[in-house]
Amino acid sequence: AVPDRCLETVAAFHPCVMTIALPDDEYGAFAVDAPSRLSNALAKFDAVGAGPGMTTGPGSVRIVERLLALTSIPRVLDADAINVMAELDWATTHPDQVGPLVLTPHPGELHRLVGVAPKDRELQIVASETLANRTGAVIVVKGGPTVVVGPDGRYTNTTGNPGMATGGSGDVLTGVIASLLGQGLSPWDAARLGVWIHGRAGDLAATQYGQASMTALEIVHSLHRAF
Ligand SMILES: NC(=O)C1=CN([C@@H]2O[C@H](COP(=O)(O)OP(=O)(O)OC[C@H]3O[C@@H](n4cnc5c(N)ncnc54)[C@H](OP(=O)(O)O)[C@@H]3O)[C@@H](O)[C@H]2O)[C@@H](O)CC1
Ligand SMILES: Nc1ncnc2c1ncn2[C@@H]1O[C@H](COP(=O)(O)OP(=O)(O)O)[C@@H](O)[C@H]1O
Ligand SMILES: [Mg+2]
Repeated sequence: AVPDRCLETVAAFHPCVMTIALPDDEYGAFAVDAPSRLSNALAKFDAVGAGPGMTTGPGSVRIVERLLALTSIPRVLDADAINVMAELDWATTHPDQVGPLVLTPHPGELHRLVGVAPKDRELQIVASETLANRTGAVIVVKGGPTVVVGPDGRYTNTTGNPGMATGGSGDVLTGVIASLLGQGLSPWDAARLGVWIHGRAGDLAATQYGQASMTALEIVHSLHRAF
């Protein structure tokens, strides 16, 4: 589901991608009436992933509010969806029941969400654990290594490499976790398996292309071997 004027670009990316055009604003971002058009479609999905590249404009704020209220559907929220949550002060204003929810912040986004700077990684992880315990959400604390925290504990991932520090690598993870949620895995299982598979695909891409030369697309193209 993309702003109308992005539709042809996204649809042309791969012939198997199915698209939904939502109203856009004068900047080409989601318009404020975008979520009302999304509502009918949302009811039939098994899982939702959102955030990368969506901007934090007024239409995105409305969409994120809608997705946060959609507590019956498993969701993975990343990038600008997390930036919007930070603007909404979600970490202190969240409702009692947030439903099945995975958050995948990088250290900068986590800073905005919980107010702890990236220079103290352990403090960022502890703040994420506190938020996870309070809300029931699973939080993927990205890095080398990535740590997944949730009400069921803390998991430290064993795959991945610095060649993955390139634009779009995290977006790939959002897609992998969304797919696993859609296949019926719990947020805790989808997040842990997702970061492992994603890192393994990154390691396979590095073997083939080298850490300096690999891009996020090579991670995508290595996923089948990782699975
Ligand atoms: N293909 C596309 O179109 C893509 C589009 N995307 C979209 O691009 C937009 C910008 O997103 P972004 O992540 O580039 O910038 P942003 O959120 O301002 O973060 C920078 C801040 O975070 C920090 N920081 C980050 N990593 C860190 C680390 N490991 N360790 C420590 N600090 C770290 C960093 O700190 P600094 O390095 O400056 O010290 C800085 O403060 C956004 O709209 C997104 O949706 C993306 O999803 C990518 C693919
Ligand atoms: N040194 C590293 N070791 C392991 N994984 C890394 C390393 N650097 C980056 N990554 C992984 O790459 C991904 C980067 O995600 P993110 O910062 O959201 O990128 P983007 O928003 O550009 O897609 C994360 O999954 C992170 O764990
Ligand atoms: Mg990201």
